[in-house]
Amino acid sequence: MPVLGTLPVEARPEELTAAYRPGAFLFTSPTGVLLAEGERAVLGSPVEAAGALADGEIVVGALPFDPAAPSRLVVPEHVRRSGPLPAIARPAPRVGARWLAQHTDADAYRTGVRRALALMEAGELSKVVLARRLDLVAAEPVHVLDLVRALAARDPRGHTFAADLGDRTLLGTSPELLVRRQGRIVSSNPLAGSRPRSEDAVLDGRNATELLASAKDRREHALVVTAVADGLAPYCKQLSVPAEPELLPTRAMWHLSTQVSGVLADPDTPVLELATALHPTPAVCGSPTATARRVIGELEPFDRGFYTGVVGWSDARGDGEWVVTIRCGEVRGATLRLFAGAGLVPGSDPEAELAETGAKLRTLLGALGVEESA
Ligand SMILES: C=C(O[C@H]1C=CC=C(C(=O)O)[C@@H]1O)C(=O)O
Repeated sequence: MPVLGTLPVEARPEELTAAYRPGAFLFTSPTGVLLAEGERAVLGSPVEAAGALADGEIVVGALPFDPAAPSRLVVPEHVRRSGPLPAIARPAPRVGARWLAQHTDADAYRTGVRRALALMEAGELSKVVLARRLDLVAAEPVHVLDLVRALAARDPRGHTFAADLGDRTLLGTSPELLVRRQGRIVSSNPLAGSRPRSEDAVLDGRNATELLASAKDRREHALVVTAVADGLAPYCKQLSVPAEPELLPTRAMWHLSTQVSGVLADPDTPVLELATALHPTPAVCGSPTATARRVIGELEPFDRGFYTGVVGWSDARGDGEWVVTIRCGEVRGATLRLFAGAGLVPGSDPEAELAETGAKLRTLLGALGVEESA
């Protein structure tokens, strides 16, 4: 009956990250690195997970975008933890794949954005997040460990994750904390509103300033903050929601960010219950949620699966961390399928939104040393 909070800090963070092997579960965050190995049970839903947690188990894994679809949650055999990775980016290992092909859906994406904007003009919804895919094919199986280590080294303040999905590995570095629970304290870090980073310091600074001043991005952001605050309020006796967003940099992007924190009214509310109450926020779906979900189903020519779901861990006390499954991809043998989306509100421009998804794809493409061609 392991209780995560009481486990000693056992290893150096870099060692733990390097000890990951496909099939295991890795999760890095500002609170530490968690490596879970072996499968004592595979659970298909948060309800099943709640049963295992009530029996004193730890649960790790991923929930899909569609809350009605099967989850991939695991009760591991062993869990090791360490402190957090150093906050400074380190040289990343080279992912030595020879890439043969890239398949982009850029044209279909432009069309989808135009149709979504028309629906918004007709007053059907105020925000929808539309996503696209990029498939890469390598000459040999993708080296998952090198890719995970490169992601963690390049973005040490992000949440790098790798989760086994049975026939493939879900991996990425999410900047967006859906919810963390540490005792009575809950935290969430809704993000929405984005600009690309640039190696040119002047352009980089200009992008950040422009983002902070953008009324369109602030509207897009506010919808997510309101949804998170409304979702947490019934569970909290105190809730702090800053009135103004701040800037959050990742290796590839600038985001508008709000740090929400609260104190639980009932200290027994488990983190997974909070995560399922919040998911999906308008950072990945839209507003109103049900209409946005329907529009996504109609306009996106693929099933999101675990992309824009939730990935993380919970312990038996109810503590844990769950992040939004973005800046991610799925590796299956020699193929790598990447996902990226952008929040659309009235006034969004199809070319700018396409460019934004391209910039978001660079979280993984940068770690691979690959340029996106469209
Ligand atoms: C849906 C994604 O990002 C979301 C999170 C932060 C900023 C976003 C934006 O500005 O559009 C998106 O809502 C993605 O990376 O695929």
